[in-house]
Amino acid sequence: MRELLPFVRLFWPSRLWIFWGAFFGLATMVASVGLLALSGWFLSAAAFAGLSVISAREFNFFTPSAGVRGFAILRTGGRYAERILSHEATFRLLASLRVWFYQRIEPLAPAGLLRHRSGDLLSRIVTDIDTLDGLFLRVISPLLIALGLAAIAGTFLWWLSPVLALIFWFFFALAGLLVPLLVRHMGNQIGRTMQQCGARLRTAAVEDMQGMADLMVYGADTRHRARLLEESERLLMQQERMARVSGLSSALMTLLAGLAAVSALFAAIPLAQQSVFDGAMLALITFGILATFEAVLPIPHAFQFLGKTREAARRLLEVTEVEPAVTFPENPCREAAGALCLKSVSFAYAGGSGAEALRDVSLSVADGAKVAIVGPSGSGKSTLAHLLVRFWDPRSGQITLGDSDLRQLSEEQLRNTITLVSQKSHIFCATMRENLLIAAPHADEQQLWQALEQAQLADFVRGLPEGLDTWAGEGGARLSGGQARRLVLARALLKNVSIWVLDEPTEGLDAVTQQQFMATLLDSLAGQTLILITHITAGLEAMDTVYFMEDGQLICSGSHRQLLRTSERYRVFTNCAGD
Ligand SMILES: Nc1ncnc2c1ncn2[C@@H]1O[C@H](COP(=O)(O)OP(=O)(O)OP(=O)(O)O)[C@@H](O)[C@H]1O
Repeated sequence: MRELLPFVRLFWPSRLWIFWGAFFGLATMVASVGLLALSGWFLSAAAFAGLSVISAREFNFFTPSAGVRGFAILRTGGRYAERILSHEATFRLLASLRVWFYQRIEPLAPAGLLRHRSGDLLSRIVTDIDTLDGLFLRVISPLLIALGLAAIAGTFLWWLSPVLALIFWFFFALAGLLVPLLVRHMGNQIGRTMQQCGARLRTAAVEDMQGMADLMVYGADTRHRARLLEESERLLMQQERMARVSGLSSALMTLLAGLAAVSALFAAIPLAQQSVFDGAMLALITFGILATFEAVLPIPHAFQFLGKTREAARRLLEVTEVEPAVTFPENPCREAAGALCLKSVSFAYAGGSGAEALRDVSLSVADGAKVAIVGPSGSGKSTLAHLLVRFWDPRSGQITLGDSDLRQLSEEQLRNTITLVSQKSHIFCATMRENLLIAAPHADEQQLWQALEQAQLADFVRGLPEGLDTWAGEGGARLSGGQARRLVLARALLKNVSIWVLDEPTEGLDAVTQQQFMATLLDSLAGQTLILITHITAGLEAMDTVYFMEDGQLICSGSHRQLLRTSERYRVFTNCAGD
């Protein structure tokens, strides 16, 4: 149960809603029991009174019938209030759970989330949280209501006769504790497996939907459909097993309610015969006890699914308890300007092959300089870019900005100083305008168009039927690779930073557009620092320094012309790259 503790703490801010929800739930149950018990008593007492003409005349029909109506009204009103309050509590919990989860996973991105598939994360944030929010509605609230009712009904029966109260408590405890523990034992593993099967099914379904086009091209869609069906059948099998446990639990609850009523009746008959109370009270006791069992009915169901709830909690904690790959200082340094330097930086990805993606890399980029980092695929260029924006921190060595270690900057300082347009920058399923406004929510029309001009995308957007309000599609599906790249660049250009790290910005552009693009880019970023990561040689002449990397190491540096003269490896590389 330890896995549920962190979530119980989240319930605290909604405690009043929970309390009042449970209070009205209890009031509804008391009214329900009162209604049935009083009706039973009323019918029996009226029947007894009808046997004698004198008693029939004296019998007070009005007070009990008013009581029956009163209980009926109280039950309806109580149920309404209970539903409103408990649903409000549940929705508040749901919202706080989602916000809590999101706040925990945000600092993990991107490093800490790489090992999770997107469908799996989606499943955790939606289904696991939904499962957990039932903890209050299905477990805590019914337990509180059942305890309250056991105290109220038991005290009333004790007043009639202690033996009746003891019988009631005995069967009520069996139904409220023993059956839940039994079905919890039976349903624990099934619930866990159900949650895992459901998560696997959702993850596979999301992945197959995302890769549907490729699956069809390679004729793998039938195989994948069969895999989905298999997962679905596994889930159905668990659901069927759980349904059997539910059936058993319902049967046991009905049996215990019946046994409680019959036992209490047998104990009450001699008391009625001894005139401890009148005969009509037999109906009140029997119907009343039967009605109280309505309060314990949801408990076995909740305990049966406790395994599922615990598995949901475990799956959420599995993500949130991961330490972020980077943390930001509480007392950041004030200065965030100057030259950007890498001093003997080495780095290896956790969970990767173990080989270092960067080995002992040292370089310096002066304030306002334009440098290029060039090298073959897999040489570590993007890794270097990721370290500059602190997606990861170096394993050894140091990165400094002016006199400060990058690790001394607050997240806000860092994001307002250095920006990265990576190869994997995301285009949101929204309009062009909304995609641009992500970087600068208050940018006006003119600024948006200026950024598009700089990214060489303005003509294209102007030609679209809805201009800036054209839908970009899922992941930019309505754009070509080059257009998508320029859109993310235009977005970055809206952010007023001093250091730009652009990872392959000209990828996907034709040679002429590449040249134009580089010219406009250098123009737009005049006076700002640019670190251009590329394996395309267009525009390298305009760079102050070119760093050439291979296999995670810095091989040589200098101007493009110098390197062409002095480095055979650089020459071979640029020739192969199309120079
Ligand atoms: N998240 C990761 N986990 C493990 N290894 C990784 C990860 N990202 C990159 N690598 C590895 O690190 C090495 C350097 O990759 P990197 O992406 O930095 O190369 P690159 O020079 O940018 O290549 P490209 O030009 O193809 O983008 C590669 O061997 C790659 O397999």
